[in-house]
Amino acid sequence: MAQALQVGVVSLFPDMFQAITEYGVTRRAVEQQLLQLHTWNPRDFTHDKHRTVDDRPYGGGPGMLMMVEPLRAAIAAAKEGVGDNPRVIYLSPQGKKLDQQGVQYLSQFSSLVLVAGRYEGIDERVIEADIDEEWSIGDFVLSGGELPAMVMIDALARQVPGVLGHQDSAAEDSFVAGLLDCPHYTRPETLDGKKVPSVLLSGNHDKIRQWRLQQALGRTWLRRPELLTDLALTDEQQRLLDEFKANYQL
Ligand SMILES: Nc1nonc1C(=O)N1CCN(Cc2ccccn2)CC1
Repeated sequence: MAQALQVGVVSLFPDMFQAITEYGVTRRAVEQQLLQLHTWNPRDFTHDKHRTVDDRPYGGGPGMLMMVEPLRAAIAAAKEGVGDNPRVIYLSPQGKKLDQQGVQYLSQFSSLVLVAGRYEGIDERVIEADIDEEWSIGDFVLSGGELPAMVMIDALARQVPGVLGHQDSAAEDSFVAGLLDCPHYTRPETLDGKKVPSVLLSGNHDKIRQWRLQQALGRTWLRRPELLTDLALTDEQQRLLDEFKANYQL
C-alpha cells in the first residue's frame, strides 16, 4: 500500500481547500486516499458569543492577530487528528522560500499540519511553541496562508507514488530536474504562419529527445542562468548547451 500523505490544515476558511480536493490530480489523489486532507477551524474552538478569532496586537498599530487560544486549540486538535507525530508548518513571508528541493525535503514527512494564518499573523510565542518549520511560497504578500498551503499540498501530493498517472509521471520523468521546461507544440502544424520545429515531426525519437534537452538547457541559460550554477551537467548536456550558446544571436 503506497504511503499516503496525511495533511491537517488549520484555517478560518476551510471551504477554500475545495480548490484542490474538487479538481484534477489532487482530487483523484483524495479519491484514491493517497492524499488525506482534514481541516480544523479555530472558530470551532471559540467559546464566546461572537466566536471571536482575532485579537489586538500589543504595542498597538494597525491590524489584528489570530487570537491565541482558539488557534492553539485548533493546532492541537489537528495534530491529534492527523496523528503519527506530524510536522507542523506555518506558511508566511518570513519562512524559508519553497522550491522543488524544499518539496523533496518535505516529502519525507508522511503527516503534516499546515497552519494558514490570516490578519497580520500569529503570536510569536505560538510559532516558538507549536510550529516546527516556517515556509514561504514567495516574496509577495497574500491575504492569508490558505493559497500557500494549497500550493504546498499540490506540490507534495505529486510526490506521492501512485498520484501521477503514467502520462503525468512520464512527463515528470522527462523533465530534467533543475532545468526549465522545453517549448511544446500541438496541432495545427502551422499557426499564424509559424511552423512546428521540423525535428518534432521527424519521428526520430533520439533527435527529438536531444532537441528538447537542448531547448531546456538553452532556455534555462537565457532566463534563469543561476539555476545552472547548481547543476552538474552531463557531457551530452554540456555539449548541447555549448552548441545552443554558439548558435544564439544575442
Ligand atoms: N507569501 C507567502 N508565503 O506563505 N504565506 C505567504 C503570505 O503572504 N501570507 C499572507 C499573510 N499571512 C499572515 C501573516 C502575516 C504576517 C506575518 C505572518 N503571517 C500568512 C500567509
